[in-house]
Amino acid sequence: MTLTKDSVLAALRTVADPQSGSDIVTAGIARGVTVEDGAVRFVLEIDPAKAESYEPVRAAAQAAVQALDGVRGVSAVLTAHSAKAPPDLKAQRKPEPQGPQRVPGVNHIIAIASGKGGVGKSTVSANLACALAAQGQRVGLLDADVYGPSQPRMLGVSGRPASPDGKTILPLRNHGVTMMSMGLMTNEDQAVIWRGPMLMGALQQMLMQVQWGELDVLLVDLPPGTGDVSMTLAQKTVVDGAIIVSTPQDVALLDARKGIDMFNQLHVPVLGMIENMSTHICSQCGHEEHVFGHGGVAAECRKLGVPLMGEVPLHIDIRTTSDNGTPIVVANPDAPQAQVFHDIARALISQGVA
Ligand SMILES: Nc1ncnc2c1ncn2[C@@H]1O[C@H](COP(=O)(O)OP(=O)(O)OP(=O)(O)O)[C@@H](O)[C@H]1O
Repeated sequence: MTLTKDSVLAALRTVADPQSGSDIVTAGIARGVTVEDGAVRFVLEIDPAKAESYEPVRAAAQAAVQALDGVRGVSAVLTAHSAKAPPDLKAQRKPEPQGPQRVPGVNHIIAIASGKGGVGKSTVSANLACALAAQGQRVGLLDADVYGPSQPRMLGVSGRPASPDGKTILPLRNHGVTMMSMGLMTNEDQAVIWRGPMLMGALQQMLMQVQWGELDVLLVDLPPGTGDVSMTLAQKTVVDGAIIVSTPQDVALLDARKGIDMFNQLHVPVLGMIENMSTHICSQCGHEEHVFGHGGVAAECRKLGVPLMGEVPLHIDIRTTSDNGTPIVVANPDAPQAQVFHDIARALISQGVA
């Protein structure tokens, strides 16, 4: 039979451990067996106080191995076992940060959400960002809507963000607002199918790797609904408050309610709701009309116990200015349609959340 570690272990199993009554391999005393060109080495790990009584065991173990075919020499040594557990030599993973983290340099994060698409969440975000900047705040705007990124167009910025060091991303800037859009990381007109984990990774990258600089507030324009992006934002990042944008129709309000529920569950304070497309003001005669109804959001706010932050009229100037890359708050700051955004910005600053 050729000499192997197994044949040595088999020989060692014929030697009894006087302490436990089992053999010295099973008792965990015989350790560190090596076999090299007929030279066998092993140790018997024992309590140093019992060294004397184990000497015959060591001699028996040595003889048992010596008797094997092919053995040229045996080194059997008694060593003191350690009371401490052996060190864990497995590479230690850095502990994952627990709970939501703050974005370095960013004092506040406000999520802007809507239950339903197309209610004007991006228009509200862009105007609010510009209004906060006009009132002296250092403002960032993260467009987290990968499927329909609209902030580059609304803030009139184009081009792809640069990454001079290959690690961090330089954001774009216009109207006093530092802006980054997840949509800018994909090719324009390219259909994107993002899986949940990709979205979460991209959002974290946008928050942590974009050089936002020192900001008083970062607004996050979320995709509509209560999907992965909203959940990830609230779970991974400290969000100081959420604003829900809704039109006054029942169907939009139904979805807005789901958004509020989600933020409540995620322990993000709901700062309030904004009614968009509240009243239509005719640009010709100034006549007011309630195209989508009026007061639905105010009633909902009362029901849910959240503040109504403002009612933004449906006005063609709000659309054309955003489409042209200069939101109404910048294009015509004194227009009545711009006032509501200034009022909301002022309220956010005085509440200490922006
Ligand atoms: N108060 C308003 N008055 C006039 N037009 C508006 C108003 N609010 C939004 N719009 C227009 O409605 C359209 C949809 O608005 P916006 O893109 O802001 O919605 P959204 O909720 O962000 O949509 P999405 O779900 O696609 O992200 C845009 O063309 C915008 O200019």
